[in-house]
Amino acid sequence: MELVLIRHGQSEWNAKNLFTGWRDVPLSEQGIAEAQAAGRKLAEKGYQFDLAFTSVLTRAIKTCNIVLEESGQLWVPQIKSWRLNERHYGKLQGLDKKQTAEQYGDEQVRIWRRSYDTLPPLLDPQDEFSAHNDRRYAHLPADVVPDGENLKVTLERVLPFWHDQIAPAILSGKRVLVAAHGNSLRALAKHIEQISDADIMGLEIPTGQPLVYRLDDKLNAVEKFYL
Ligand SMILES: O=C(O)[C@@H](CO)OP(=O)(O)O
Repeated sequence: MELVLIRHGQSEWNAKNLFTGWRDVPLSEQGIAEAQAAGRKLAEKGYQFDLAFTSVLTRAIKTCNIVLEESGQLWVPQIKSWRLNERHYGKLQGLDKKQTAEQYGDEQVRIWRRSYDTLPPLLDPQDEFSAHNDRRYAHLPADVVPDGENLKVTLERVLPFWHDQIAPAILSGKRVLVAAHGNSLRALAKHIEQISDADIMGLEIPTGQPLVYRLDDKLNAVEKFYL
């Protein structure tokens, strides 16, 4: 069985080197081009999908739409879930990564960005950009809506979606595309590849490049490659 993951194309805040998290920012022109090229490449290689999953953030949804459109499959059903959102970066959201490193040190920023269980500074739930004040999460219990996440917490909210939605679709024979975010995909990769808490720190997922997993019947990765 195969599974195709793709991190959204470059966003405008990726281009400006800003922490993004749950802030809903658009794709940059480069990001749109990356998504278009990815869709064309998937079409050239004959990849067909029966179901697509994405987050509730514009950059991933647009990437999913563009990839499907460029491969002549915009009709494919899509399921959107907050559980595939990027890791919530708390108070760091909107801050310049370089300036943050100058203020707190490179090591602290490296830990905030890539450690498994260190939380970023938490966002005030009263903040205008808090997810508590965003209609798309209004259906969630207040204690489920994050004010900041690390990869461990991100994995804990991604995995139920994997077990309840994505894995059953794959096991039923559906060809699945997941268009999501750097850290929600790192969380999925950690699970699929059984990567250790220590080793996950070293995993990076580039924007806009289709990542293909060949899975065994237990949905463990037996092969992975970028198209
Ligand atoms: O800012 C973010 O939301 C993420 C992904 O763009 O950045 P990082 O790669 O530092 O986790």
